[in-house]
Amino acid sequence: MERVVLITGANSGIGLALCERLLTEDSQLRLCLACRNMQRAEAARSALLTSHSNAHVDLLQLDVGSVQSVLSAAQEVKARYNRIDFLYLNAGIMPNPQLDLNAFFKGLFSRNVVRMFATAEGILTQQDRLNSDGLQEVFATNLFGHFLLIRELEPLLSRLVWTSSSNARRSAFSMEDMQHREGRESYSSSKYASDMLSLALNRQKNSQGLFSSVICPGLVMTNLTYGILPSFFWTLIMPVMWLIRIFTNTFTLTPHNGAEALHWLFLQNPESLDPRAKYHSLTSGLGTNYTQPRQMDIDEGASDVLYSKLLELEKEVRRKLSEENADEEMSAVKYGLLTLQT
Ligand SMILES: NC(=O)C1=CN([C@@H]2O[C@H](COP(=O)(O)OP(=O)(O)OC[C@H]3O[C@@H](n4cnc5c(N)ncnc54)[C@H](OP(=O)(O)O)[C@@H]3O)[C@@H](O)[C@H]2O)C=CC1
Ligand SMILES: CC(C)=CCC[C@@H](C)[C@H]1CC[C@H]2C3=C(CC[C@]12C)[C@@]1(C)CCC(=O)[C@@H](C)[C@@H]1CC3
Repeated sequence: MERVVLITGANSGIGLALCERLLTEDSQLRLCLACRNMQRAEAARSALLTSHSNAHVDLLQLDVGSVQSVLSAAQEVKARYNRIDFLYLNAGIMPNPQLDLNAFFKGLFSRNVVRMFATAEGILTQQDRLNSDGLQEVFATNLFGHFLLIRELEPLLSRLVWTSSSNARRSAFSMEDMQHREGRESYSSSKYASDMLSLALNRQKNSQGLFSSVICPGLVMTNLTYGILPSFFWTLIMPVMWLIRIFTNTFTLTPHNGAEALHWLFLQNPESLDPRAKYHSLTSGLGTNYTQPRQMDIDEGASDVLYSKLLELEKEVRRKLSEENADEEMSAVKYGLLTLQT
């Protein structure tokens, strides 16, 4: 039977590389590229069809950062497919990243230098903002939109794979401020939250046949990293990065390498996976790719609390949306009556 794989943020970087790799693995797959920008989605589809001319590649308009868009896209998915074999929750943003050069140079000469290059701990901050749903943009995009999508599609789903990050850090996340309104590490917080949510989903849903995993692609040259430093600078320091790769295998560097763990998980039996592990894409100094599980720093109790808080927020968001829709209908009726009278 034809398998259906839906990938969010599939038009560039790691998501697009994953599409290439999956089509090479199984040319009979039906891929659904869920993207916010249909022009970019079309371009990605054309690129995939150039290398895999008989591939089945569908497009779906989805802005994971918008509640309305997620709900409409979910309706469309339910109308199109009976089931989704794999849902890759890959779309992600890191807006206005700022590199603390002082901390970076200090880190270079500290015992933590390898850790700094692998996780960017202590050297990277972001500036977040509210979106039109009144949610913090990074939380809404990297976590909540995906949560809502899962909730909508649950009966169709069996495997979930989150593109998380080794930048996810417990100390960046606060249960009292899960959207990270206060701090300047919204990316780290949202990725830690996705690790927790994955564990919670496994705890709640494994018995119903739904399995969730998280991966870290390593440091990869994509639009996301070009937002931190310009692409010409990365190209300039590429030899240094190959050198660093000898000491930290987390410098996977290309989207193809970064997609290693995403591809590897596609080939695994879900029962054999560890729900507390993050699966890392790694590349050795000689350029060999492999996947390695590493234990996550997560409490089961806390992950359940996050799950309940997300359910509460979902209720609130849905209520707000239906009130807005009712208001709009009411003004449409009033406007209709007025135009009838005049
Ligand atoms: N690059 C790296 O070093 C690392 C990346 N990651 C994670 O990998 C994932 C993929 O990022 P990467 O490939 O690097 O970067 P890219 O910027 O190339 O890819 C991100 C993708 O997400 C899409 N996207 C962003 N916001 C939305 C939205 N609101 N709705 C729908 N799609 C959206 C982008 O679409 P558009 O083109 O329209 O912007 C794009 O297709 C992210 O989750 C990122 O956090 C994790 C660790 C390291
Ligand atoms: C390589 C040299 C000489 C300089 C680059 C310094 C930093 C820009 C770089 C070091 C560690 C990197 C890193 C990320 C971004 C760029 C760095 C801070 C990430 C935060 C990118 C997104 C992720 O999700 C993480 C896994 C990356 C961790 C390492």
